[in-house]
Amino acid sequence: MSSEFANLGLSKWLVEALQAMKITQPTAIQKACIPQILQGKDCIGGAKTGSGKTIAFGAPMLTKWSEDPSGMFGVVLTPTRELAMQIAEQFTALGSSMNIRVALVVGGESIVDQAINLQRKPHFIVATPGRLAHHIMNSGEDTIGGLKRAKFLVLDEADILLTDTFGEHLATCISILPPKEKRQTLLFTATVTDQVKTLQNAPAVEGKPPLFSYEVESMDKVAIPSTLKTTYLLVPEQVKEAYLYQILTNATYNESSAIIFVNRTITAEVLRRTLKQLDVRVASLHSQMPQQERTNSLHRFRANAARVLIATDVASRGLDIPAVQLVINYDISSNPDTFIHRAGRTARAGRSGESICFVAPRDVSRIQAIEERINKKMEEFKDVHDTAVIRKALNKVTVAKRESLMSMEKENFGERRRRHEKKSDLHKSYRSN
Ligand SMILES: Nc1ncnc2c1ncn2[C@@H]1O[C@H](COP(=O)(O)OP(=O)(O)OP(=O)(O)O)[C@@H](O)[C@H]1O
Repeated sequence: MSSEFANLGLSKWLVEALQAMKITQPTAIQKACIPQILQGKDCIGGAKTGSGKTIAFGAPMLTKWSEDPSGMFGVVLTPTRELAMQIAEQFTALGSSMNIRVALVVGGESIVDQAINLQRKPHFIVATPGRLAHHIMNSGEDTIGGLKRAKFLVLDEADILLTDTFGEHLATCISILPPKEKRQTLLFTATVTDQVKTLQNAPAVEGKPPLFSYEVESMDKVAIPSTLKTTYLLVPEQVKEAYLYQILTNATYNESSAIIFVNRTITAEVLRRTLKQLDVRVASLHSQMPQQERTNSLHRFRANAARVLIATDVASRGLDIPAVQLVINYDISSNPDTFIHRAGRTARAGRSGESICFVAPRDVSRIQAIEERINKKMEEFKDVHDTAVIRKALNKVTVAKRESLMSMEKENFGERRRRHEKKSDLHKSYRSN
């Protein structure tokens, strides 16, 4: 077979499955990592958002699994439920001709159903650490025994999984797996941190090939895709909603599929309701929504039934929705790496995309930190109307926002929020997995 993927050592059935998905030319990270993982090496893979990291770790694992497709083979851990669902779907689609069994183990879904699925001896488990740890702590050998024979552990979005937020649960998950000498460990992320690199310094294991570490560095050392346009817009705090509405409905963007990132669930809820009142087809995704609503929202957005998704950082990592053309950082995160992941929801797999940062006076230092991190200056966003148009938008938006706040008050949203408010939204959203 002359396919480039076959030349990297992937099985014929998998090359065909990739071909059916129009994936024929390996990306740089795939070219680099697939042969090394097939050789039995642990691997750290760093490459920009949307550059095909999932296949870089998934394809060699599936190839090795298909040589003896019986029993538990690999565990993939990810920080968010929706990303776990996406990866489980990808594995299921790629392995369908081989009757692959993939168990999805995430928070917010039925523990009993998951236990039943685990008892059916899946070949792969795709999980968020909190829920997998729960099963490990509370289930018997028939449910979790297979994990002791896993040949692979993948930490997708490894940098965030290696933070304290996940520490305890991650340790529980790893404790049941074979020791690192007897399994392959694969760490992938768009933002390789020092914590991720510590694996490189681990002492070599006798009889095991040395770890392979690969970071795709482009010529210009810019940490975001070259097809991503990054701009900022100075916006006074009190009129952010009006600017958002104006941009989403102006001639350039009124048909664009957009994700709006905010730092807090309350902001997500206010914006969703306000934009809905203003007839924007909008959905939201944050940690205080029941899982069924989270899943439905994402389905609506993927299917373009909603054109705009208002999200907290539960949506900043890994989600692959090719149609997204615009990402707006309505709030700026204090961590510059978060910008890289948020903006990376657009401009994926060589497509073009745009990111706009709303900058209130207090955000200026955060923008400077982002520019330093991505090694690129942002341009000022120009496509915004004059004061008269904004003032007109402001009137409409103020009325819609007032009604939204009133309905939230009636539904007691504030009370529910206060109960959760002790931790930051990012922390909460991940921990709730
Ligand atoms: N070799 C390829 N050729 C064409 N498309 C590809 C190839 N490899 C992957 N893709 C597609 O590119 C998109 C992005 O891939 P993927 O989600 O794995 O990115 P990623 O690097 O994990 O991004 P992130 O850092 O945001 O998680 C997916 O839609 C995937 O199907």
